[in-house]
Amino acid sequence: MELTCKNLQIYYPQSNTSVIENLSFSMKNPGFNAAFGPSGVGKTTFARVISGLQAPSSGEIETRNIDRILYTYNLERIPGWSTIKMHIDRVTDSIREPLKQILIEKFAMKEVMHLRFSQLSMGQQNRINLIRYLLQDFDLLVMDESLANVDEKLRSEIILTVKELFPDKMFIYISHHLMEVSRFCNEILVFANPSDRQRYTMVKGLDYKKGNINKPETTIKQLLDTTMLEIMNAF
Ligand SMILES: Nc1ncnc2c1ncn2[C@@H]1O[C@H](COP(=O)(O)OP(=O)(O)OP(=O)(O)O)[C@@H](O)[C@H]1O
Repeated sequence: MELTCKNLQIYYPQSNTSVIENLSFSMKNPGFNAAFGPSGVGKTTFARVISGLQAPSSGEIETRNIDRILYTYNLERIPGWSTIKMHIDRVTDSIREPLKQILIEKFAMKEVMHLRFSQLSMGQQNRINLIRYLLQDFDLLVMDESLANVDEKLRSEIILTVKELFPDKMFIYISHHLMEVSRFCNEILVFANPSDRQRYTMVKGLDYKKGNINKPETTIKQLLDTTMLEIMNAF
């Protein structure tokens, strides 16, 4: 499984500057990867382009063993004329029923499934929206701030659960949480600030998974500090 971008350039017709310039990188293998960088640098634009929702101005995007790419973002809304349980039941293939139950449980949504979307908190809305996508067919899921408004403890639990349940899928996680991205992601594409557009750096994260956190706490802290510093220096 591989996603490769070669000399990607993206600009909006209304603007006279590029949002993305000469971006080349490759992400290999299934797992949790990330796109990280300052606000307004172009992460959403990049995510929409690799998901096929927007065409690049130039450059190439190549995939190997990735046929279906889905993009989900935190402000997405789902229809409000039925309860979220009815909606999720309706869009879920019966073969994924056990997965659905696990996701509802692990995402702490069990108690609110009888409510309508508009009656949920923002964090609950984001969680049910993510569940909806995880129940679809995909090889690569781009999660654009999908866990915004969810507390840190539950976010960690959700990320570890997704990594455990979908070991063969690739994820690109967009988040502003430096420690979270450093701790849980493998390949981290760091965008420098908007005034330095041609600078993109790939940083290796700790890639925590359930059951493989067996290093002493002091070593983990040192590794995490090093990764976070590397990302900050790449800004
Ligand atoms: N439809 C559009 N038309 C013109 N310019 C746009 C459009 N969408 C985004 N931009 C511009 O592209 C730049 C990058 O925006 P983008 O949303 O990709 O950044 P981002 O890194 O995802 O930001 P954030 O972290 O704040 O969500 C911004 O300067 C923004 O104003």
